[in-house]
Amino acid sequence: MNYTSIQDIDDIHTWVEEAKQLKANPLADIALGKNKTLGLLFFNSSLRTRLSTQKAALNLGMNPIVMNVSGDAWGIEFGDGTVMNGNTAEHIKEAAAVVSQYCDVIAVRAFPTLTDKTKDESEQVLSSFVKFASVPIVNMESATGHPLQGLTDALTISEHAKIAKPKVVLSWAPHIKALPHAVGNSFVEAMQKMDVDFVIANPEGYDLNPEITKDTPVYHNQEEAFKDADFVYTKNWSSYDNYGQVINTDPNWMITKDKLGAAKFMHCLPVRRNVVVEDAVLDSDSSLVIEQANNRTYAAQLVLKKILENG
Ligand SMILES: NCCC[C@H](NC(=O)CCC(=O)O)C(=O)O
Ligand SMILES: NC(=O)OP(=O)(O)O
Repeated sequence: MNYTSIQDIDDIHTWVEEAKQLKANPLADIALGKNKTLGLLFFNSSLRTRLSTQKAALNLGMNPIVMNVSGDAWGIEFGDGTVMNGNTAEHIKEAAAVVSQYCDVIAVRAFPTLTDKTKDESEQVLSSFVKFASVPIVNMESATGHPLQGLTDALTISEHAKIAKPKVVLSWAPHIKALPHAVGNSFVEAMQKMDVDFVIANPEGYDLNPEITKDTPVYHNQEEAFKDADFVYTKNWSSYDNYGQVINTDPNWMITKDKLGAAKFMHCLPVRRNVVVEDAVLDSDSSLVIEQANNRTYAAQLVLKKILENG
């Protein structure tokens, strides 16, 4: 099996319960991954994914090997039939086949261009690994999704929910740079599978892909969306309609203690303090961000465990 999207989760409630069991007893399956190698390939920066996915592999007795593809490896060509007389030195056909001989599972991080919507939505890098590798592929954040993060967030909400059907808000917040939609998309897909009252808040012009948000309510008024919220999950993303553009940096969308009220604050990290969210939130008991990052290990461990068990 591959794990490339939240849609690869058959029953999220079962997966969340299984992740809780791994968290309670992380070394229970230490024999499962003996002599199995996990290759982690990074086309982009990472702190949490890089470390928590290795930690997950180690908890299963696997051997992780890591490569920063951008910079350290030869430039990889993804185009079919390309005359390779430019900057790329080897083709994904060879690269994926070669890495498959060294690894039993390959995990890949490859962000979007944010300039070419068609290319980003084709998931060129991730889908090329799926096509040309001969071992299972795990998505460590691709152009359009971050399913290890989405599973983590479902686990964290399940752990901290005080009522049967909590209200969860995904709120856009300002940022100086153009950021991907991947985290937002996977959070939306995860919440649509959970038993939660889920709404999205973002400024006009920042609606996510309607094929992903489907019938989830979208508010352009943050205050209205935050009413009676139990969890506020915050993330910046660039415009989807005006693809990859920053059309609004309105500081009034920053998350403050006042706006949050009694709700818990969530963010995938890294987060820019006092741009996305004020210090008073991150430094308070309302913030779940450190526990979220901890849960990345158990989400990754569950995915790797299922791959080891199912091939
Ligand atoms: N993996 C978690 C988020 C990664 C990325 N954030 C960033 O690029 C933040 C960069 C900055 O703040 O300069 C994103 O939004 O998808
Ligand atoms: N949340 C997350 O994926 O963090 P990194 O980008 O540091 O891996």
